[in-house]
Amino acid sequence: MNQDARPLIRVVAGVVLNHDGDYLLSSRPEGKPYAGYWEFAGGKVEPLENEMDALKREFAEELGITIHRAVPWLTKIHAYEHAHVHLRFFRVAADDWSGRLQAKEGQQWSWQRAGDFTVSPMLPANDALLKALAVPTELFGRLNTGLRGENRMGEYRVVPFAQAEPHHENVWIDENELARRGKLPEAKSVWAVIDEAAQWPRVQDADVVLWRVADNTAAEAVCALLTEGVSLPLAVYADAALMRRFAERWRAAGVHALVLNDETAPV
Ligand SMILES: Nc1nc2c([nH]c(=O)n2[C@H]2C[C@H](O)[C@@H](COP(=O)(O)OP(=O)(O)OP(=O)(O)O)O2)c(=O)[nH]1
Repeated sequence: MNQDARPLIRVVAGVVLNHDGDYLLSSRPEGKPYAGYWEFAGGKVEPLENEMDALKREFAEELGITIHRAVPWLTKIHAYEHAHVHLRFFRVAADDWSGRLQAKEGQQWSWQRAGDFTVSPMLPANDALLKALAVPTELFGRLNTGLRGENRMGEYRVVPFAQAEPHHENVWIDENELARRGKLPEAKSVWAVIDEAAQWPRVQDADVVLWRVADNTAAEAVCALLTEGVSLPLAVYADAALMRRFAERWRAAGVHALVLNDETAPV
């Protein structure tokens, strides 16, 4: 439970990609708390300002670039010594910004590869986010034999925990099984699999949550949860028909990854 009684300060930050699939990080300028720490560019939302306008303003002020479109991603609450912040991160695709990067506040900036960040120190609230960025945004396969995708480091596989061998880095486990075990399996990243919103609060220490969506009702429930804001990456596992119907809405609402269940695809 969050015990911090200080008012929450609304902050927006942009996770901007380039055409090589790298992420833009910048250092905090002198004079601010945590000066020299690395972060995603952004800042406080002003009174009466909406989040998108705040994001556009901050990027223009700090880096001289124009954000045309951004989709919501993760939301975090973090208690710093200097402030209690409500952070909302947006993802900005390579085609959705323009301009020439300039360090307008004397800060540094750097394009970084997810899974292999070389700048430090990072703002403490961002650790889990950086890990989440190494999770591909598109995967496919079958849960019982494993899922496949790709990130900037190469192939990314998720295998059932029950069949995992020591070299498997990413495993998935059903939420019911997780509850029976009482603790997360040892792995570089653990995907907890759920079927309904009621399970969401029970998987908050997983690295990724994979929602197995079987019908329109569950698909709508995913949209509703995303609209509330999620603090860890949510992936959706669905067949081609559901993907066709809902992929755009899930993306616009802030889904991290779409996982195509290709079980019914012709072999
Ligand atoms: N911009 C940004 N802020 C972050 C990130 N992660 C994180 O914990 N924060 C925190 C640090 C700060 O407490 C707060 C952002 O406030 P800020 O001081 O940078 O905001 P600002 O640019 O509007 O500053 P100012 O005009 O008030 O000086 O959010 C991140 O990735 N990006």
